[in-house]
Amino acid sequence: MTEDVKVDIQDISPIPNAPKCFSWKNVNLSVTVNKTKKQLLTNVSGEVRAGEMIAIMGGSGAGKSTLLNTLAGRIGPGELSGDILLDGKKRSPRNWTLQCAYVEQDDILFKQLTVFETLRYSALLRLPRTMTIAEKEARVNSVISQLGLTGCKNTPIGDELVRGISGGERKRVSIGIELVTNPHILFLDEPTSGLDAFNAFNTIQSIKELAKKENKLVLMTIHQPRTDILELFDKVLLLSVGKVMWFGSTTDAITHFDGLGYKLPPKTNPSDYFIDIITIDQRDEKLREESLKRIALFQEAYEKLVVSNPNPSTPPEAVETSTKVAWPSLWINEFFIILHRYIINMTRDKAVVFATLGQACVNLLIVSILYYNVTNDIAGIQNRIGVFFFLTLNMTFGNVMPTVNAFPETKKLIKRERAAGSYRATSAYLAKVASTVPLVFIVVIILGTPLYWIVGLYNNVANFFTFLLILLIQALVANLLGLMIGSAVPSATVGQIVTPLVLIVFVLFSGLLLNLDTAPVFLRWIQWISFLTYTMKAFVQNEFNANAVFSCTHQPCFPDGPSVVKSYGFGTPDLWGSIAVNAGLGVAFLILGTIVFSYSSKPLMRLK
Ligand SMILES: Nc1ncnc2c1ncn2[C@@H]1O[C@H](COP(=O)(O)OP(=O)(O)OP(=O)(O)O)[C@@H](O)[C@H]1O
Repeated sequence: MTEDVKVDIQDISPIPNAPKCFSWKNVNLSVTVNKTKKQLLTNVSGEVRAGEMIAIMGGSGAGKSTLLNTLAGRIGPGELSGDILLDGKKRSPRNWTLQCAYVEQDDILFKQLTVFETLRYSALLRLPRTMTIAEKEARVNSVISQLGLTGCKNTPIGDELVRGISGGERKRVSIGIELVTNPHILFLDEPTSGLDAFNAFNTIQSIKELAKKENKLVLMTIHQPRTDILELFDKVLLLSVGKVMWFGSTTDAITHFDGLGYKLPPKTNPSDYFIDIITIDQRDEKLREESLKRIALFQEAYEKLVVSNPNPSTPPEAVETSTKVAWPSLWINEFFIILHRYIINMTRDKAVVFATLGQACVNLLIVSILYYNVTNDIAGIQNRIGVFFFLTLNMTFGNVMPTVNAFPETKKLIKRERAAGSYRATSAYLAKVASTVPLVFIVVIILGTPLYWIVGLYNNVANFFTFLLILLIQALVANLLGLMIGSAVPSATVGQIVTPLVLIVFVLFSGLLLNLDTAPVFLRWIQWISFLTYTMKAFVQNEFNANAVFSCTHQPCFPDGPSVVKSYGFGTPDLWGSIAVNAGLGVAFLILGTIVFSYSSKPLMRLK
């Protein structure tokens, strides 16, 4: 159906005037490392015109990614000078976000979605709200056919368990995600890395055709491309130690180096040869000296060439007028589209679903064996407290750890989508929070319902539902804490180190392992934010406040439930007070998490 809908690509782009030339002149970038200035780029100049595809090439550490990121505006701190201009004008950040696309080296994709679904979500999130869903799907179909993905349109991206699309197709999907909005300028970081020669050629050829057909400006870093790939580039920019060795066509480069005494040997791939002669040879000191001299010669020769053929472009005065563009979708639409994507991806991930449900069943089995039918004596009191502590710990670690592990990867994906101006941070974060609720709810029901009756907790329906509520809030608060930590840490590895420390402190202050009155005064406040404490208090009060009389065959004697609550110091706040404080802590983690996430997923944007 959607195949019949025609979309004019000019209507898609929020910046209607396609640029004709993107240029950079005398770009210098330095950073300070250990109080020493490190020059990463030196006087780098070049340009790409509409319809052209340009390769930035050089040995490892030559500065290719640094240059690409600098030109795309994706750099962190550092001293940057020079002019980076679009049609001779300085760029406006908002326009730039909407005009250019950046395809990262790593393909971070939702593994359970099909190719079509992946691009469809991108279209739903990024295309203007004035377009209908049918028009957005038509755009997706057109990108799919442009990139030669029709054959795998309904194949899942795939993961370690489910075989999905090939590496080349993954790369094209990553490109397609960016192409749906019809960006005028395309940056690609090593789009052929990890691909075999055939896939590498097909990928670059698709991009080349697109650049030509739609007058796009394409700039990419690439590692020693095969001859047939090299021929697809209109120009190459050869870099060594952050300096330009050559900028122009490959044929002219061969003649240029030949003139300097470095003739391309017969039957040699020019890109291999270029890299060989412009890379610092680290094998020994003598070879290093020789290569440095050679690189200095190339730099000097290229500078002379530039001086003798000055670029007539005039220095910039104007700044591109910033176009006021609304977010592509309403907040609420963003929220539901992102939520839908999470839920679909999660429910199809059978391994995760089964592992989570399986874990709940195993926990139920352990508790059933150890705590079956508790008695109304001192042993029964101890066992009840044991069950509550087990559940509290289980819901905490079982929710926080997996979330902290998985979220930094999701954050990378969100950062990429935010860099393209797709949606707001708040909708992305709240959708992530909401997406965790169904599975948490199911686990609580599966574990909590039979457990309550098997253990033989207080036989009253109201107490049973209160028990489930306490368990659910504990699991949700733990999830919110996990998302907050996941938002703050730069990687899953850091998260794995930090999280147990945070949780252990909370556990210590949960009221069972430490007499809070003897804890150092300056640390006692931790008990007020240890949500585990309130869960324990709520569980214990729900069970014991109205509980039956206990037999007093052992000392200490607890004649009734309330005396148990009192002796453990779990009486204040009262049951509903404890539940309310826990819910309040959840809200606090949610607000803090949203703030932290907004900052940590903020894309870099530094335009000269
Ligand atoms: N922020 C930074 N601080 C310090 N050094 C940096 C920084 N960014 C890049 N570098 C250094 O600049 C040099 C160029 O790095 P870059 O990643 O651009 O190289 P590359 O040509 O893309 O290499 P590769 O092909 O191996 O990815 C490297 O020596 C790198 O360590």
